[in-house]
Amino acid sequence: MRSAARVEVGDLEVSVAGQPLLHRVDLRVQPGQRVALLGASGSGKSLTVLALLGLLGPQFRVQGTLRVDGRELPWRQAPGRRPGMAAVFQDSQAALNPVVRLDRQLLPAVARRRRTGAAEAGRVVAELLREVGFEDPERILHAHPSQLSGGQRQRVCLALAMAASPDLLVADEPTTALDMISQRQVVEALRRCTGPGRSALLFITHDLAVAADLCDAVVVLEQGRVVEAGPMQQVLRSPRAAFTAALVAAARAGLRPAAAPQERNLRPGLRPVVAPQEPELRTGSRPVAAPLGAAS
Ligand SMILES: Nc1ncnc2c1ncn2[C@@H]1O[C@H](COP(=O)(O)OP(=O)(O)OP(=O)(O)O)[C@@H](O)[C@H]1O
Repeated sequence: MRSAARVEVGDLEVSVAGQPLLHRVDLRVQPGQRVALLGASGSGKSLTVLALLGLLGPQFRVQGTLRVDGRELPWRQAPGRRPGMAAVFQDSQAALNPVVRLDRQLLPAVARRRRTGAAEAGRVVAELLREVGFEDPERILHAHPSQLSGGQRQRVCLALAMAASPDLLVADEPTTALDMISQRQVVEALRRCTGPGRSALLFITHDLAVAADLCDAVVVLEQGRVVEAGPMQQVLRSPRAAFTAALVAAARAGLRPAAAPQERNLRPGLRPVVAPQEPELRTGSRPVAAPLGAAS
């Protein structure tokens, strides 16, 4: 597992047709660190991430520096993955072919990424699926993506992303479209896959409560500018930007009576997400009886 790269974005500026969209964005992710990139809709989170991943289209003008372990990388690169980085996005449906069984999608992809044969790829895929919370990987591998819930699909995408043993995993709003239970499962899977001694995480979200549950540092964007950056605890305690203060207040307002800060590492006053529980296996839009991950 590679886990030693420091990723630094300096003075990132992005514009399109002469219109500036990002203004001198600075971002640092240390090895094994989990950093939340937070901001309202349209604040520039996706543009930042796409620039980092080398995925911005030619219509965008990109300036600034990108360094991985002190080595400067170009903003644009030949098609393909940025070395040392992997990503999961909000739309897990688009990432997987809905009509092809998962084993036929995952095994070749993992064999390619690990440069290994079919038997070893099968072992690795099973291990990755367990790591993202599936107790019965075989059952998942024999399903089609359309039979899985959104949260399950997202965890499959995460397993695939982790097959490359990235230095940095970029997770662009992976929990946004999910219910609370699925959200919790994805967050737990991200927690298991990243952290000290493992891949670093850049977690893009507009949900401060989820970010606080998972990340130890935060960068807040507003209208294409970084308005706050620092350790999560410190920012929660004393936000400097009015926008961040409003986010903290909104997260605290979501507090439910049963909320208990002592539940794992939840920050004081921020709402917890509910206990994990496996959602059902679907056929088409109709749930079937046996939950995935249960013994078959
Ligand atoms: N191709 C484009 N042409 C012009 N403006 C764009 C383009 N893509 C993004 N923008 C603008 O850049 C700004 C930042 O967009 P971005 O998608 O990065 O925001 P975001 O924080 O990821 O929002 P969301 O949470 O809704 O995904 C927005 O004002 C958006 O309208």
